[in-house]
Amino acid sequence: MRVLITGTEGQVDTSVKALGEQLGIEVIRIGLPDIDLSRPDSLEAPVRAASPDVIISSAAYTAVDKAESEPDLARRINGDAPGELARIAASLNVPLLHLSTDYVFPGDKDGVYDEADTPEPASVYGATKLAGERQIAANTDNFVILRTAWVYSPYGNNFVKTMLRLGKTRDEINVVADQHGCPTYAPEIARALLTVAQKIAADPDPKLRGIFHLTGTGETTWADFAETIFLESVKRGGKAVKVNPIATSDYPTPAKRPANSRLSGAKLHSIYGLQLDPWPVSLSYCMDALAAT
Ligand SMILES: NC(=O)C1=CN([C@@H]2O[C@H](COP(=O)(O)OP(=O)(O)OC[C@H]3O[C@@H](n4cnc5c(N)ncnc54)[C@H](OP(=O)(O)O)[C@@H]3O)[C@@H](O)[C@H]2O)C=CC1
Ligand SMILES: Cc1cn([C@H]2C[C@H](O)[C@@H](COP(=O)(O)OP(=O)(O)O[C@H]3O[C@@H](C)C(=O)[C@@H](O)[C@H]3O)O2)c(=O)[nH]c1=O
Ligand SMILES: [Mg+2]
Repeated sequence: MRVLITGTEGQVDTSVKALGEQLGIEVIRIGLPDIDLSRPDSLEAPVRAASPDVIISSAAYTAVDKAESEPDLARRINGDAPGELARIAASLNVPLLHLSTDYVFPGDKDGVYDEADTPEPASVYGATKLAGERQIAANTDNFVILRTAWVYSPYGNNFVKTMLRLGKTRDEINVVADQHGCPTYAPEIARALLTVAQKIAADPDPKLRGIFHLTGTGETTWADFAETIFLESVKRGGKAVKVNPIATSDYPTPAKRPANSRLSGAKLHSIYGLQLDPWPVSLSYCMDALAAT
């Protein structure tokens, strides 16, 4: 199986490439300058040239706050480009796997969000990612959208690396304690993506297609996540840093984040038998990998 994935230095594309090497699956990454998602017409020729069996749409405009002041650019990258990839996938008769986000939800639900809940994004980033989901569904039936959340890894930029970087120069960090969600380890997303890719490349069953939620197991808050990061860091010889829990209102940002973005993984578990590790277990793997670098 030959897998084409968009993005070359991002968290998920790097993880998929690494896992493909372990499993003997050919993974081709394409990104800037060969393709530019802000110019969706740049996609068709390189994608066709790669002749993939499956296309994974991972690259995105992920700067949540900056998106508030660049809505048109974010919409081209997160909305139009996935739609164009879906059109190309349909014309090649191959499945499209795409990553979306917990930020499509408003965050005011009491319980965990499942796939039947109505998205209503509170941010430009969330709205443009929802536009991507809709453009995909309009252009092909042969798709799987995995909505994930709070992605971290040894690669790229993420909350774990930000905390460890800030901790080098500070003894205390204020972190919001009233946003609830679940961290997801990019190498585990890669495993889920390649499992799903192998199944849908071989099986036309419509039940395998559509939208699924995929996050680490369990739930936490950003403050509790940060505290656990520093506890794990201390175990590996890192510096102790105190995390002060604060309210979102005391940490103003351009983009509004959901107070509750917990996603239920029950559908993916029942249809694909996939379930990710409890988030503290995955975090310890990431901390091991970071300590080894
Ligand atoms: N990070 C998170 O917490 C979450 C992410 N997701 C979704 O998961 C997917 C993967 O996320 P993640 O791996 O963290 O993303 P990253 O931000 O780590 O990587 C994004 C990738 O997209 C590329 N990219 C950005 N703009 C363009 C462009 N105009 N043309 C071509 N490539 C471009 C970047 O390239 P370059 O570095 O050169 O700019 C980078 O390789 C995304 O679709 C995201 O929306 C969902 C939930 C949570
Ligand atoms: C750096 C920092 C952040 N925070 C808060 C801000 C925010 O509410 C929360 C997390 O910060 P981040 O900047 O990592 O959050 P953010 O970039 O919004 O993370 C999101 O990225 C996109 C791509 C997604 O799809 C989401 O699932 C989610 O992972 O922590 C603090 O309270 N203190 C701090 O020192
Ligand atoms: Mg961010």
